Amino acid sequence: MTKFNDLGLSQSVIKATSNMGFEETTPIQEHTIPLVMKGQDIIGQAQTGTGKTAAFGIPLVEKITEEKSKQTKGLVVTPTRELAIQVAEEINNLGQFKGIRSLPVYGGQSIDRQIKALKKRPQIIVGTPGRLMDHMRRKTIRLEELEMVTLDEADEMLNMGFIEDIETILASTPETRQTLMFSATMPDRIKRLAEKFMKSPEVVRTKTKDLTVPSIDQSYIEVQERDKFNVFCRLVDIQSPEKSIVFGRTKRRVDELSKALNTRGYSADGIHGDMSQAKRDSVIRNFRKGNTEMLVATDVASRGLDVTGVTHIYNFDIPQDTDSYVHRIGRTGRAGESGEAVTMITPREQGQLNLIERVIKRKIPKKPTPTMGEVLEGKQQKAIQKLLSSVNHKETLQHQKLAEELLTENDSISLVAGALRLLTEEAEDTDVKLTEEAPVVKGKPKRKKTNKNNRPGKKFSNKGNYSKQSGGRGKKK
Ligand SMILES: Nc1ncnc2c1ncn2[C@@H]1O[C@H](COP(=O)(O)OP(=O)(O)OP(=O)(O)O)[C@@H](O)[C@H]1O
Ligand SMILES: [Mg+2]
Repeated sequence: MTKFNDLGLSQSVIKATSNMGFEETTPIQEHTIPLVMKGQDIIGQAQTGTGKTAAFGIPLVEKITEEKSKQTKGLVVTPTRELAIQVAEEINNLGQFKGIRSLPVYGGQSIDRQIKALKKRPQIIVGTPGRLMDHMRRKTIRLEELEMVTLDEADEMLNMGFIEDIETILASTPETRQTLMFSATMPDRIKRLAEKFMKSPEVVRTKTKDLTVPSIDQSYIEVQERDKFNVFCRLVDIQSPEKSIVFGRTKRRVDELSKALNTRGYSADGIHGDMSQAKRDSVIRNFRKGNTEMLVATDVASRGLDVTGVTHIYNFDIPQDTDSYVHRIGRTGRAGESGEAVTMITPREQGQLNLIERVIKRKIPKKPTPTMGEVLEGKQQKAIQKLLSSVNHKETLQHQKLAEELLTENDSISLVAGALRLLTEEAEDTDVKLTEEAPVVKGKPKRKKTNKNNRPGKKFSNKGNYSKQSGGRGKKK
């Protein structure tokens, strides 16, 4: 068990970590922080929700000293806007007792506002590639004095076709800079980028064969495309998740699905890249606060997003990209918590499921299609909870006299059964229509769209064994 105290960090950073509720380091933090402090370039791979942000955030804020802090010293690049906001916030928390400020810059937000904020010279900038490029062209971001660059979700930025932007950004920073890359998935393709831009990077990754977090209970349901929505509603009625994320394949799917869920009385909000940033921000805010129970999302929400208390992940549509499965389900089971992930597949998508199983080296068990009988049971359990919590309510005393009178004329079983019936919500059957999505058939090459403008908070039980290995050929460009 390693404490932050054992890593030779300053008191202000240690105070920040304890303020954030961190008691001990996670494995990726324990292994990478000392290396980064020494100046080593790192490719860090660790499961979702295991604290990779602080693994690069802590040494980043630690290395910025007061006299150096007049210029931008640290840059973090993220694939999505929501992630830029979240990472900037975590870095601000980590740097709170050192007076370190990090600024998120991302598309969809007023550039003038960002320019103003940039004039105040934040020591750390967290941005999405497109907007960073924009500021570089306007010379509103200067990277000459940069000391550390981190590519969070590095592989996703390659998937999204941001490679040229990333290369341009890295090429405009001093060669003396330290370069870090982090993700839960590191395909071999990342090596080319590493060879070009990193100095003998050390690869730090979990030895455990699990790509996915063991505390996430995974399963799948086979269903015909036209029955998906009704089967999904039954599943939700049975599981009654507190906070869940429902992933859909396309923006249209997300729009139709969130509308359909609201029609059936669920509290759902959609997020995808064609929505205004103001709307995206408010949807995420409401979901974080718990005002909305379900976030219906495209893969724009699959990477890095850390929302406390997400109990269930539903893949309404199976992901096209196998790594996307790892990241999507990783939105639950974070920081040592448990979670559940259910994927719906149509019969023709069995091959894609098998492919995912091969990638994650784990069998995903099949769940029987939920029945109406189970739905009733689920709703009854909810009704019983409601009734029992009401029994202990002080205002219930006011009703006791009436209850005694009722019991002289009726038998207690009939009365309680009647109360339960009233509390058991009826299954809604309002007809809804969803446009069918084509199945994901294994072997069909799929490319993600590269429309850059579209894309955009304990204790750990999750101890993996870590291995280090030297990688890259140390070529500089
Ligand atoms: N040492 C720690 N102790 C307890 N909680 C921690 C610790 N480090 C990080 N956390 C918390 O764990 C959660 C997950 O961390 P983080 O978002 O950095 O995970 P990640 O590894 O980047 O996951 P992903 O692959 O999904 O991006 C966050 O809420 C973070 O504040
Ligand atoms: Mg992360």
